[in-house]
Amino acid sequence: MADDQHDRPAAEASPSPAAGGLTRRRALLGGGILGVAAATGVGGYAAGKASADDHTAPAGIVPFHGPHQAGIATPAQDRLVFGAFDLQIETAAELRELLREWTRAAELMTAGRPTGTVAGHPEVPPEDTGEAEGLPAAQLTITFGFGPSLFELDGRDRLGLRAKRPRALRPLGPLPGDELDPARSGGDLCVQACANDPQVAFHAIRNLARIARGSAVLRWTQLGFGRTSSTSRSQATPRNLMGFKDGTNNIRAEDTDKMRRFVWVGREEPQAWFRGGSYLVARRIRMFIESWDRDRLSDQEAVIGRDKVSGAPLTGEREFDEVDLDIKGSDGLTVIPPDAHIRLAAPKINDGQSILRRGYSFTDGIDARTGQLDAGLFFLAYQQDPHRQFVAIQRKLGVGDALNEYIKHVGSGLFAIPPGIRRGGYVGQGLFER
Ligand SMILES: C=CC1=C(C)c2cc3[nH]c(cc4nc(cc5[nH]c(cc1n2)c(C)c5CCC(=O)O)C(CCC(=O)O)=C4C)c(C)c3C=C
Ligand SMILES: [Fe+2]
Repeated sequence: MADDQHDRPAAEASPSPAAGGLTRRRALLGGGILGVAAATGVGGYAAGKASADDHTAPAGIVPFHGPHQAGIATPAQDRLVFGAFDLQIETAAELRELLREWTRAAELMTAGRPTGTVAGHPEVPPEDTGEAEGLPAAQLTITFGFGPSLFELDGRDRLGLRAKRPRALRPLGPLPGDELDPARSGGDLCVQACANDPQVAFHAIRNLARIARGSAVLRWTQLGFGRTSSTSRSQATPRNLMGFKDGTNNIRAEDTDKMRRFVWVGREEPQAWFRGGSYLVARRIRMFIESWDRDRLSDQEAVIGRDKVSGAPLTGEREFDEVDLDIKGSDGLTVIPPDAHIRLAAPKINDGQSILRRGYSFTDGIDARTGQLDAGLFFLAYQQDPHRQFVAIQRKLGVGDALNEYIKHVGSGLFAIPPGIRRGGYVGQGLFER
């Protein structure tokens, strides 16, 4: 599977039309989605070149088609709207119809276009809800996923698709420290909409939910602001709500060897239709910000294992200095404490395993019980096998991480992210082919 198509440094955040994005109206004038694609070279990999390196792509548009879905290796945008859906249908044919409709709508929206007429017939509701009219594509990516319950629900082969279930799409199971709210967990389908304009990301989920009416209903949603990871070398490391640089030691899309070993599903997957896909683990992690803010600086740094301002490991001077887990101080103890977050999450003590982190900060008002901020990290991680990777790391963190005093995992989802979509095809198409 070629890795080059979506490993692409789309220009970093250009959130406003003034910054050079193509507006929906201008895209429309440009002759529609096919016209835009033909004129610019944006389009499916089957049709030719469309990649990060394709500088003919209009500013603000991330190509939708490719060997992998966009929104994984794409440089992380600044805003997220995530939706998990429950199905209301009973046959695979109905699911296929929904996925076809969603794909068509996603092709349009990621090209900066509405899903249909905004001002159509006065006697019927508009086809597109309209709030993204005049806004640029804003690097919108729409990434679709399938939950374990799509393939099997309460032991039932609900849609006749059980035999097509990806190998590692088994529930994560209880993990140490979990306090999961079922209302913020699970889902038969998921859609991750990322963009550099929150209204564009919201418009995407809203219109997909509208299109799904009668077939699927939103189970839970999550808004995210301020990416908490870099996924490309073109990006500076952002800070999370604890004030620490987050994403320093993340996998970068440009590291195609690590993407192949840790992110993309390959030949180890018996379900040929799923090769080129990935697995997404989503966790809503509440931060007890008020307690954190009362902790002294040296303790905060010991909890993470890094310097708060520079992001350097406690064993180094600069952000990207190597983390040395063995160096001891004059007291004979390791400089990076035994319970520091970066020690317990390090590949070195996790069988060499890595994950691609792509999370966002969130804040959802006040916790009515305590009067404290309901804020934290909406952790998103892509990987080749969630049990070998996320679960193994989280087992260590859940038991021993010093950070546990300040966080709580309150929501969880696991989704198989199908491979990319060909022009003229639809997401998950291989699921329905023999
Ligand atoms: C199971 C995986 C992980 C969870 C859950 C997780 C939660 C979490 N992390 C931070 C803040 C930081 N994490 C950092 C590094 C880091 N975290 C994980 C995994 C999980 N984090 C990994 C694999 C790594 C990299 C370890 C390494 O190889 O060095 C850092 C340091 C900067 C960086 O490298 O990104 C910070 C800061 C929070 C606040 C949090 C839950 C709320
Ligand atoms: Fe972390």
